[in-house]
Amino acid sequence: MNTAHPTRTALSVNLNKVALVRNTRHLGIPSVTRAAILCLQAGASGITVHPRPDARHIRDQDVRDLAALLQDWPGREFNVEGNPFHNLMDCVADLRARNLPVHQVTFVPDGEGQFTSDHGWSFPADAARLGPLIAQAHALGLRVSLFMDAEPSAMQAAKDVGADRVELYTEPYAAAWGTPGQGAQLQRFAAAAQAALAAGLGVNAGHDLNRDNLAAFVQQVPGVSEVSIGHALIADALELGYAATVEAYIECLRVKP
Ligand SMILES: CC(=O)[C@@H](O)[C@H](O)COP(=O)(O)O
Ligand SMILES: NCC(=O)COP(=O)(O)O
Repeated sequence: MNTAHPTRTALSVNLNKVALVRNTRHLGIPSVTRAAILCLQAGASGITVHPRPDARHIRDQDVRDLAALLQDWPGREFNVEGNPFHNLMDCVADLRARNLPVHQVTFVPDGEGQFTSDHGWSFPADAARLGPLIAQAHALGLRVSLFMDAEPSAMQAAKDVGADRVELYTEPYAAAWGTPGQGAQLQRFAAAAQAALAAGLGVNAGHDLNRDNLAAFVQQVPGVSEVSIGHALIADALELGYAATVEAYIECLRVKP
């Protein structure tokens, strides 16, 4: 692995799409835990999953298996995403009851059966109902990140409701990458990240990040602690293999002088 320049942003590999392929047969391949091991061996900082209520990809047993696996990888993080009003809280409470590790929950306001995540929480509308669930996650010892649109004015409200971090929903940036609108999107995300940092929040980012758009994002958006990347990374891994793919994404995250 190239260690010439450090990374300031952790890479968490989202394994949803490995499970999606696995679930089309009853053979257990491709293996989600094997994918996790190969990504962690290649230097990934953590693993992300988003067990949806319809179990189309990640299932509860995958979450338990991955948590058990991460016990053998100290310093690597397990991030579980989902809607806390659906299945997420029972899922992570079950892990903690089994004394299995989970480091971060990312609350995402998806509907049941939603095609993919496409928006963040709304403030003040969601504040009152989120507060008790954030407190519940904290009582389980979990860091709480809220999936948010890149709206600077919403960041203080996310802090006020008790969040530790926000995950900026990056699809609008990814859609604008390589178009005349790219610069404006980067400015918008940089402003949102600055507002989050000023409010005392950590900043994560994710959705449709890829090997083309990732480097510019982390170079121009300040203070990004973690990116979670799944769809494009797993697509790349089909061509390059997990190890070369993870190393390529880490290269995008390296701090260039
Ligand atoms: C929250 C987010 O942007 C992604 O994690 C999303 O969860 C991906 O989910 P799918 O893999 O089901 O599209
Ligand atoms: N939180 C975003 C994530 O985990 C992966 O999103 P994507 O790369 O699959 O779009």
